[in-house]
Amino acid sequence: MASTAVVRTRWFQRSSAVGEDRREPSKTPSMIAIRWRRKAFAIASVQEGDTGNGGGNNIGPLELNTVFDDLQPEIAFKDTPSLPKPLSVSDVSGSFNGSRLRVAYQGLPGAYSEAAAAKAYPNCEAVPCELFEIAFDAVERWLVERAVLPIENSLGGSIHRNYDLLLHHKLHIVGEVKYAVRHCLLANPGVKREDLKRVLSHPQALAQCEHTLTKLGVVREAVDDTAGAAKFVAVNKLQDAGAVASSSAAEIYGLDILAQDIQDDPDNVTRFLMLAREPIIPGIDKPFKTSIVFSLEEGPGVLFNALAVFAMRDINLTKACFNILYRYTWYFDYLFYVDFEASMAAVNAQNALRHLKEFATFLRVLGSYPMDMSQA
Ligand SMILES: O=C(O)C(=O)C[C@]1(C(=O)O)C=C[C@@H](O)C=C1
Repeated sequence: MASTAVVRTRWFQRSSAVGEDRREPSKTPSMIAIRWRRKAFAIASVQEGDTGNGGGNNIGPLELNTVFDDLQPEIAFKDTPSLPKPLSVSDVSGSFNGSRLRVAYQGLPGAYSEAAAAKAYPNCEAVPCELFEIAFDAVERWLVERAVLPIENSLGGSIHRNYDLLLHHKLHIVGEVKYAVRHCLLANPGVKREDLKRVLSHPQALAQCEHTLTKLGVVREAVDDTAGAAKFVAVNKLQDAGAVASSSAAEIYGLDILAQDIQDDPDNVTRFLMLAREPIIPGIDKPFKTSIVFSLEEGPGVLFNALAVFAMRDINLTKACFNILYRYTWYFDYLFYVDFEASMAAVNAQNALRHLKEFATFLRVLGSYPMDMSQA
């Protein structure tokens, strides 16, 4: 019993540590800069008091505006006089009115992440962001209450880049939602399938439509999100290019739907995580899932031993994947991400983590949250 209490304390200690770090929106937010690194994936988190004035590494945010808005900003979209503009780093001084839950997502209106946010929080105000980093930052700065993050897809597998984001930020997973992703082939009115030489979309979406696109014989062009692809095709009135995106993106940007359900698998599902500043208090009244990340010493059987802490307590794993942490001399160090079917309020889960902690070189609980048992 004593050891159980220790683990429980650790779990809540971590929660309160985050609570202490809670930041009110900065009084001089326009002075704050985020150091973005395009290639290296390490995100330098904004430090208290970091004014970011003239830092040598400060290359500014990645701007989708340079791709989309600078080209032909004058186009008017059907029935959408005032689409929300994605948050950019310069928007951090803004605050939102109203009492609806504000949920940040990466992409433009019509992106699947927006639909996932609406499924998870039906009356929320979905806030588009240019980048995932901005969505995370918006939560950390109290501009929004939640962020949604696509984490895995039934066709494409784990979205490793987003696992890294979970590690580099202090947000907690507070829920999950499965969303059935049904892709459409979109083009400007009058453009036919045989006119298409290239198709733009998010890389995940392009990969999910591999067979259809191969049959079409088009060149694939990757952009940041599916709705952004649709907007780009519409804004530039492209006659030789289409987009893979949702039917709502077709509606918003005034494109025709040339084909529906073009994903390789009709049951194409993406799982999204809901993220918040504070963890939720884990319960045992309904099925919970817990997500953790850990690293291990080099050596034979270490991963076997790590997974055995769950097996010996009859705890089911729903997911296990790994990312490379960094290269150390001639071998790589790995971060293991595991989801297991138990709440952190359950004694067997606490014991399993206490056991894992005995030999893990690093262990963090990313969240303990209700499982999405619904049909996608
Ligand atoms: O581009 C979008 O519309 C997104 O919401 C992103 C995203 C992803 O990252 O996987 C979400 C769901 C689909 O799997 C395709 C793309």
